[in-house]
Amino acid sequence: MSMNTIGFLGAGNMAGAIIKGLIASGFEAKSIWVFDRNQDKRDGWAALGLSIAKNADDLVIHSDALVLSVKPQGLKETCESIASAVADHKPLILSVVAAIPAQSIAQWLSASLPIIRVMPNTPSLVQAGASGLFANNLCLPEHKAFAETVFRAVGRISWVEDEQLIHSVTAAAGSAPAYFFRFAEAMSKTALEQGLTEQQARTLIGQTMLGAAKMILETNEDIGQMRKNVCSPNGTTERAIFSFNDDQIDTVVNNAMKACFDRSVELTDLLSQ
Ligand SMILES: NC(=O)C1=CN([C@@H]2O[C@H](COP(=O)(O)OP(=O)(O)OC[C@H]3O[C@@H](n4cnc5c(N)ncnc54)[C@H](OP(=O)(O)O)[C@@H]3O)[C@@H](O)[C@H]2O)C=CC1
Ligand SMILES: O=C(O)[C@@H]1CCC=N1
Repeated sequence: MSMNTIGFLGAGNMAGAIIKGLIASGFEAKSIWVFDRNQDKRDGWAALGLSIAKNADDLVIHSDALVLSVKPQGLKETCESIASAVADHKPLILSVVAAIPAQSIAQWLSASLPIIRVMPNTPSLVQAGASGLFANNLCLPEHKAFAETVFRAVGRISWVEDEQLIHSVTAAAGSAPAYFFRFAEAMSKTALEQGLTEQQARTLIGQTMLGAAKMILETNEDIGQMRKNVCSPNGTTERAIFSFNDDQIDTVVNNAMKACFDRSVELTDLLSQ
């Protein structure tokens, strides 16, 4: 099995982040194929040197691995439209689509195929993505190895054995950049009120998030202990942490992640038939 080309069916926000991350990590642009139904997006990718398919079937024909990257609501129709090309060409199917089980994808493609579900996130753009992966039972080690090559090139990965855990990955990683952006938006607003400029706030808050994230990933220190290390007794940080606790931060975060998880389950129920 040779894996030389990867194709993206639907090239919007998520596929775009992966594609740009892959190019930055040294993937040859010409080996990345794209088909998006919007001409402006196709033109944009062509300008970056990618290979542009004439249509979805043409993309399947040129892809050793095919990434399904359309919205969940459009996946059934999209899969049915390429079923015959997939049956002929048999690419490895990688789906980044939220909520849709591998079994539904196989059914809509009318084929028993190796399928790998991936729940990536947009920091893939800067090769700092976090992707959870699940392989169906037809995947061979080389299929998993290929998926690892692609998603390791744009960040860190974690396999899950139980497909249901993709809902949890969505709540913890796929959707989670937005939580941190929301937090940064709130911090920036206050930083401006406290006298910093927008640029100062962006630099200081962004670098602080990056630094805290690097400490989580690169040291073995307990996260709670790292928090405590910033808090001098009766100092400034302690007051901020007391304020978060008074405002029930655990409940706020728990509610948000549960809402995310529950919507993922709901989308599965709504869209997987
Ligand atoms: N955005 C994110 O952070 C993440 C997204 N995902 C998943 O990635 C998938 C894509 O999301 P996202 O990139 O945000 O969505 P976008 O809408 O940005 O991108 C999807 C693109 O696919 C196009 N498209 C739809 N149907 C077809 C088709 N049949 N043939 C060709 N092109 C088509 C869309 O066109 P049009 O606009 O005309 O519909 C659009 O340009 C979703 O399933 C989502 O669950 C997963 C993890 C994170
Ligand atoms: O919001 C969504 O539904 C997608 C899935 C994960 C991130 N974005």
